Amino acid sequence: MSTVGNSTNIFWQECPVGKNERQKLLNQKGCVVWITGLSGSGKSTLACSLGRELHSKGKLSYILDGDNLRHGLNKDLGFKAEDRTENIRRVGEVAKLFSDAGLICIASLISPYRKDRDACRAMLTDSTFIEVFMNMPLEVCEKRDAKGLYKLARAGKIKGFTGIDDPYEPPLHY
Ligand SMILES: Nc1ncnc2c1ncn2[C@@H]1O[C@H](COP(=O)(O)OS(=O)(=O)O)[C@@H](OP(=O)(O)O)[C@H]1O
Ligand SMILES: Nc1ncnc2c1ncn2[C@@H]1O[C@H](COP(=O)(O)OP(=O)(O)O)[C@@H](O)[C@H]1O
Repeated sequence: MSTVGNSTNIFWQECPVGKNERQKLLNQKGCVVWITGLSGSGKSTLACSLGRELHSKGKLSYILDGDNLRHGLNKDLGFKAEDRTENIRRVGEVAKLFSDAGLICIASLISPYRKDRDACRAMLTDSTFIEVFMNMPLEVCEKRDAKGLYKLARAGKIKGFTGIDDPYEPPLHY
């Protein structure tokens, strides 16, 4: 019996079919590919290409895209630091479940804080966590401005936009 967060008197339920059996069934290893970078750096484009490539090779993958998840699971969250941290924590937990299911989980989120990405890596002890940094200069992302958000941020119409008036912490080693 244990206490986890606000959950008291809880038990871990073991299930008869485990990760190894699922991986054998799928003939692949579950893992998480975590793509981080500024808005417009190409995260979604890379996630989609990778997903398509894996699919064509008969590998089951699933994309967790920040923008998309904010339409459902994370629609209660905004962009202040605590909300971004909670966003990344939740997606890390979902990615962990997908990885445990045997899937190649591709997460593409700005995930601007190093400590939040590190917390996800630490969460995924028994699976592979591959961090991919889209090392694209702000000027390039801003020039692309596919969604027109940089223009709005520069005009002060969006506050706390990553790279403009909100931080992005690149990985320390890349
Ligand atoms: N203030 C602010 N800062 C950054 N991005 C913003 C903001 N407001 C809205 N958007 C849009 O939200 C998308 C990023 O969502 P994420 O969940 O990936 O962000 S985070 O990881 O919690 O920082 C991001 O999508 P991408 O352009 O695909 O990165 C934007 O479309
Ligand atoms: N390697 C690339 N070279 C040139 N343009 C790219 C590249 N990757 C993505 N783009 C373009 O940049 C814009 C932003 O890409 P996107 O994948 O939506 O970024 P993000 O998900 O990081 O916001 C899109 O218009 C996309 O077509």
